[in-house]
Amino acid sequence: MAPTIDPKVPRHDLPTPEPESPLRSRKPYRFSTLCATVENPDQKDQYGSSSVPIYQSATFKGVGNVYDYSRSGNPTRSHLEHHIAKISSAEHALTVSSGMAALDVILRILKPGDEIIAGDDLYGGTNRLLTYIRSHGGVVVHHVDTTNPASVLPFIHPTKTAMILLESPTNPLLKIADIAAISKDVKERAPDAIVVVDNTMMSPYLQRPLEHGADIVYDSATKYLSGHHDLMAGVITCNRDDLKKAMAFTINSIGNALAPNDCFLLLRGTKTLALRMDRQQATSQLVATYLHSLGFPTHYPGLPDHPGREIHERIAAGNGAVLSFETGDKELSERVVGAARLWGISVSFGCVNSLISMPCVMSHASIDPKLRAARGLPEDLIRLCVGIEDPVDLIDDLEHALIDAGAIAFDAQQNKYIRVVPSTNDELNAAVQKLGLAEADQQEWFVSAPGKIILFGEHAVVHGVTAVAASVDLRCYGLTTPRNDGKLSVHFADIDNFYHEWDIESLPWDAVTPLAAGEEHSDVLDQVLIDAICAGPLADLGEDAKSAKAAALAFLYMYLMLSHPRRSSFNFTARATLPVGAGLGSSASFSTCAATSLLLVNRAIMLPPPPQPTSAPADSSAPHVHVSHQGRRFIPPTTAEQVNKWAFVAEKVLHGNPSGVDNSVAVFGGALAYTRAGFSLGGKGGMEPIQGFKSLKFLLTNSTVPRDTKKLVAGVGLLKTNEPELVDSILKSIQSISEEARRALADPELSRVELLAALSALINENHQHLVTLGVSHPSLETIRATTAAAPYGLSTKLTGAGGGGCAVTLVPDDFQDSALDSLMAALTQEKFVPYLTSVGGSGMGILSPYTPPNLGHASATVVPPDQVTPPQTPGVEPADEPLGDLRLAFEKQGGPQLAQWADALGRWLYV
Ligand SMILES: Nc1ncnc2c1ncn2[C@@H]1O[C@H](COP(=O)(O)OP(=O)(O)OP(=O)(O)O)[C@@H](O)[C@H]1O
Ligand SMILES: C[C@@](O)(CCO)CC(=O)[O-]
Repeated sequence: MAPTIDPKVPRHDLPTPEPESPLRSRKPYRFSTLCATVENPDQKDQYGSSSVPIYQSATFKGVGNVYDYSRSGNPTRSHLEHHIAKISSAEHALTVSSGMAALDVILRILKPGDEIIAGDDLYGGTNRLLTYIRSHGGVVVHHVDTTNPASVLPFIHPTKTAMILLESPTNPLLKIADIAAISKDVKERAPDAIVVVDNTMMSPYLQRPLEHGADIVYDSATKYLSGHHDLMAGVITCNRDDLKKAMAFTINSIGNALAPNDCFLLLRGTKTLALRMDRQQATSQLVATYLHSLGFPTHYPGLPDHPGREIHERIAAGNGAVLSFETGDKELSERVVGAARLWGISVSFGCVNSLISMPCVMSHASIDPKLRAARGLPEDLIRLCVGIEDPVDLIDDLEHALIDAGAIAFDAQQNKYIRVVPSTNDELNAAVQKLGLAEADQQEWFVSAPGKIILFGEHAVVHGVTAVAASVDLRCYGLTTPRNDGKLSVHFADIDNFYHEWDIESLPWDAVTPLAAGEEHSDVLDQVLIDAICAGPLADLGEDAKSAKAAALAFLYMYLMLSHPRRSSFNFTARATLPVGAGLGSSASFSTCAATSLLLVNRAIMLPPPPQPTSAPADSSAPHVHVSHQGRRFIPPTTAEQVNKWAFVAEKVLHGNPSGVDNSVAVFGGALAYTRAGFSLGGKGGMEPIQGFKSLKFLLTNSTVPRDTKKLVAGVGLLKTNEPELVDSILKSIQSISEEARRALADPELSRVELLAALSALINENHQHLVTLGVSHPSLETIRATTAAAPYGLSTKLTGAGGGGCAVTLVPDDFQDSALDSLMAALTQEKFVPYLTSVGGSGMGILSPYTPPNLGHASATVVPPDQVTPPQTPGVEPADEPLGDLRLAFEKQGGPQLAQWADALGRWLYV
């Protein structure tokens, strides 16, 4: 049964430009040479043009009567069709407007009552068209497992079977059909039946089914033949004149032939087919081997255990550049797809750029889910379509996506990344699944984020100036507790103990434009959604609840965007040790807590699993992740970035026009120089950590004068519009101040005394600029005067948005404790609230759902999933109320003890 044909050598007997030699006969050109040499000896160009001209003409004046109307024939298309026939070893080629148009033309050969036997793992579009002709054309369609030729036999009827439709390898499971064996079986049992092969996955370079008994072959030329995703086209090849005539008649009748411009582009694309394919499939082999070695079920004919590999090797000359793999969990796969950067999320394949997709959600979504399940198409399947990028970059990007999604994790013992299997009973993985995947909305998540001081650059940072900022030791905390009553509630303990709940179904879901997998929130807020929230769930909140309403709007906005379509039912409680609305970034720390909680509940982020403990606690050579698990920096930067993006979205809802500095500090912690992207003054946008800031001592004084950042920022914006020269010169000066401060902080030559003196001078200077911008307040000037007066002589500036709120005073190292006490007393006397703070601490934190590792006892690393939140709440009586223990205890906490209480709950994992 095995054909004697060598798949690597195309057979063709069409005229080709093979040079004649009187001295010795030449071998036929090989494939890539055929691709590159577009020449039809029967259709020589009158000027000898190197590239086939585009005959952009609908009509022809009948010269030679070859062409009259481009629907029926066009010289550019003739060149293309000759070329396609040549590289496909075919007598005839026809080109139409898409791959589906090609199938449509082929299916029109059928008559009502005819029967088709088709594969059961077909492209969704093929399936859709077959369903259509079944219901509208009276054609009977049998879907069978074509990977087993024997399963085709019972369906072959000597007269009724009119067509067999095969794909090999199939898309997306890469199943192999023995085209040669099935063609032979069909010809023996139903001689009139036509064997049709969709060859798109292979292209004529790797597989030429006409050589194996097929009657008609079609390709979506949108894929490999053109190679650049810049056109749609379909090609049909065959050897039989009668079939060609019938299909040419259809094309002429319905008018779906390929347009001249697209013919030109396709012709150009085919020249590099072999070159592209060689690179793409070499990289595919590397990617498939990488995934396979991690333990993911991977589908690629180049893998040693791929079913049907020998058949494929016999029929085809390569394995192509599409592969797929399973993670074991649909949401996990969605996160992998969403986390990829270089791999573009897109349907289709065959392009020079690499693509990633989930067939069940994208290309095969048109197949009924039950049918998908019946046909064994895993919902978690990820398809990779490999392009020509550098394989190292592609694998690196994929690895990052797998790590970010939690599909692989570093194993300290093996010193390598290993797959996290969501569905095994392994104790560790079961806990991870419970926490991060399966029931994330059924557990409590406790999170926190710090406030900040801006030492230099507030307001100016909105307009592109670099700000110097650091986290403070005051934080906002957020707790989600599951509800099972279809309701969503928020409790803002710091804002008049505000509590509100909504029926989830009553929320304005219709106004939500869901983000596609991996799509990021746009730079601008969705005003339709904001209006719908204000007119719906928040309509009954008046001006007196302005602050809570703003926070609820930010929360609901993210909930609706992130919970579509999960619609989890839970309560979110927020409370802070930070003064709300005092310029210390309370809104950003609230936004960060809300964003983190919502991402966790919606499984859009998950914690990496805890690594296996190494043998000794003092193992200084333990890798980073292991050390992280000992307490602190455990949350990967990519997860932090994701949180930061959503915290910025919430800040936009609360603020109008935030620069992003506050949420960046709330998420990343430490001290940093932050420049807003897309604005010019601070050079290119981004953030850089600043060393040396942490050692500084600051006094924060809350004027207790309420103010609204949104209004203050808008006020500066207005001033900039009205007095651009004044504001621009202030912005330039503040930029120099920030730069000077960074230089001073990084200068090893500068003595401590000199550094503090330099910073003090810059503080005064920056404050004066803020006065000119109109954002100071008499209370702030009083605080400045009090701290500057003898005997203190300290430098103070407003921090944050100003207009009241807080002032920050730099306290030199040698400043006497007694002087500090008396200064604080003096400020308190004036009804201000002074507070000594340390800066540069941790950013966003999540209370670890893992038990502290009992090193040396691997089995003790994971708590039973039902104990992931602390079993005992220090200092709080066990609750009788229906609220969870933790929520009750949290809501009872007040003021300064909150931080201590939260710390004592367990291990916090930080960015
Ligand atoms: N703990 C909290 N609970 C609920 N909402 C909060 C909380 N903290 C802040 N917010 C929201 O943020 C708003 C305060 O934001 P605003 O930007 O005016 O102050 P800030 O962030 O402290 O100041 P700055 O932006 O100058 O640092 C509040 O009105 C409320 O809507
Ligand atoms: C006033 C401002 O510069 C800081 C608020 O803390 C606003 C911002 O940067 O978003």
